[in-house]
Amino acid sequence: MKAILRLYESYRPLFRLLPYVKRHGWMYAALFLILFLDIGSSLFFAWLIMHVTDAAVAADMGRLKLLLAVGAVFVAVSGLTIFANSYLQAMTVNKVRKMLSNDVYRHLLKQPVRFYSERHSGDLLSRLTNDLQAMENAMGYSLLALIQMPLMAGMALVYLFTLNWQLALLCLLLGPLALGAGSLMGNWLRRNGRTVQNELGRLTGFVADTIAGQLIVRTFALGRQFAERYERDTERLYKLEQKEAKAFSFYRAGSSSFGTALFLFSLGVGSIFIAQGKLTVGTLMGFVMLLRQLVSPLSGLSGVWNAMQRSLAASERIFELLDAKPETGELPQRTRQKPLLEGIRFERVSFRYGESADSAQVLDNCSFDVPAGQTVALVGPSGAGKTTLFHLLLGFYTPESGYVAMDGCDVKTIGRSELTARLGYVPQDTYLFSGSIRDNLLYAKPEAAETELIAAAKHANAHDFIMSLPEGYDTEVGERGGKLSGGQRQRLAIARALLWDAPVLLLDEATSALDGESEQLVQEALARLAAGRTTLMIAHRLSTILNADRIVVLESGRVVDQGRHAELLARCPLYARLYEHQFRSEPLPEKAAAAV
Ligand SMILES: Nc1ncnc2c1ncn2[C@@H]1O[C@H](COP(=O)(O)OP(=O)(O)OP(=O)(O)O)[C@@H](O)[C@H]1O
Repeated sequence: MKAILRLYESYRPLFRLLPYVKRHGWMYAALFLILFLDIGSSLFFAWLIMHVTDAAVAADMGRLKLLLAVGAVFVAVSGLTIFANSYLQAMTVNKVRKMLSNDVYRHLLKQPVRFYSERHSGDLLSRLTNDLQAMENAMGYSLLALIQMPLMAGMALVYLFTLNWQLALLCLLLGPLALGAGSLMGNWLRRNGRTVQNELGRLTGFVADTIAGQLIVRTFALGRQFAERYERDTERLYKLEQKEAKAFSFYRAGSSSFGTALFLFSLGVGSIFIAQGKLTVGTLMGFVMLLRQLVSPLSGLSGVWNAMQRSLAASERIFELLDAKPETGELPQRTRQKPLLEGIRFERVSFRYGESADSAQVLDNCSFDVPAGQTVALVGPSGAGKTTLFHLLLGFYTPESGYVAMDGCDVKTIGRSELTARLGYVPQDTYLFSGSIRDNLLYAKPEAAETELIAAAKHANAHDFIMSLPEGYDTEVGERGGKLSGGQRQRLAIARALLWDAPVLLLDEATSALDGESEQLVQEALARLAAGRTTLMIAHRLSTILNADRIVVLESGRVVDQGRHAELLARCPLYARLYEHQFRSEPLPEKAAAAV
């Protein structure tokens, strides 16, 4: 029973492919038909050889001519079958792979933020590329061959029995030996295949890290160290592949020798039968031909087996992704914005990132309001939990206890599309997608007219720098916006948020110092963006906290105090300390200075 369960577990990925096979039912049906044609033609060929030989031995020229003419037709039909088989197989595999790849990609987009923070992007990438490619055999050639070969062997065996049962029985006794060795080999190959695919995933992750962190690799002179690590990893991969090649070569040599021995054995015994007058020369020829059809599937099975085990290992990794529980059923899409009427409430919110009870408590019983139309600034030492509060409001994570509400409605119960429609988020580090400036702006509002795009860019103080670039709005920003300066990227992010036009703005002020002029342009743009919206911001500038309607002071995940600047300065020692160290040194615009 255990063995059956284990066998089922090993081939589970294959069963999981069934829905995809079903969706291309007619193609697989056609392939099955061709498969039977192929088996039929192999048997027919043995029959033909048998009769041609007997006709030749009997010097029956009339019969010989007829049989050779039939043979010529057979060659043409078999050529056509091979073409149809190969073309249809490639088409089916490509279609199934395309469908599976679309499903995996969509599934990735539905995953919660936690899914991404727990996995390496390189490994995910490797699954979508290497593993999907390696799955090919499980969808096409090996899958069909694994059905065809035993069928072929079975039919050949039946035919062999009709030709000469004594000889067939002798050959059959040796068959189970080949199958037993094959099954042992298969298990080993699959385990090794899984390790190879995992190693490939790790290697892709390392390469992705090297490329993304190229500047750090250079500044810390990590070149040699990284090259050595890469070589160690590829060496490990090479050894695994060599191990597989060695085992496979042994198996191949064994099965091939077994086939030849069986061939010689039947030829020897058959010759004795001919001498005894129990067999014609033609029948022995036909027998030996058929024996090839019996043995070659058995020995060929090893190659197919090998490819199939690699494929199954890759399939396991793909289905592992598809098994990850999605956050939403449907992919979120842009919906109509709804205004914020009352405001946002954080009510006794506690949270930890890890799911176990011993992971660090990041937020502890936090309560505060962000009334509609007001600006609330979050201040606190590094690691106090400011960004985490954003993550909870954005619905990236759910509080362990307490809730975050928008107009009295728990954000947990608001659909993803509606929630994101009401929130505009400008993070510290702006992420720009590869493509032009225009493409990046249009992500926020695909239907925006050119005039609207320009107006948003002007409001964000970005239009002038965009126009000074050689290709204006069509300038490529490079990977992650690498061809633009920090201030330019920030202003594009602000233009994007202006186009998104959500009633609530989440703003994580950049800590990185920009030069005076750039800083002023960004600040002006931010002020325009915040005007008329409810704003929750992580503040790093004195001018920001002075302009806020309320300041919430956080320390180690707790709300220590909240109020306006002057009140807090008078009664909250932590705030006074933060003011002293973080904000005070900053030069103030004249208007704000007067308010201190
Ligand atoms: N994805 C994560 N998984 C596990 N722990 C995390 C994760 N993100 C943040 N943390 C931890 O949560 C705590 C609060 O982090 P958070 O980013 O909210 O602080 P912050 O106040 O925004 O800090 P900073 O001002 O430095 O950005 C930190 O101790 C941090 O290590």
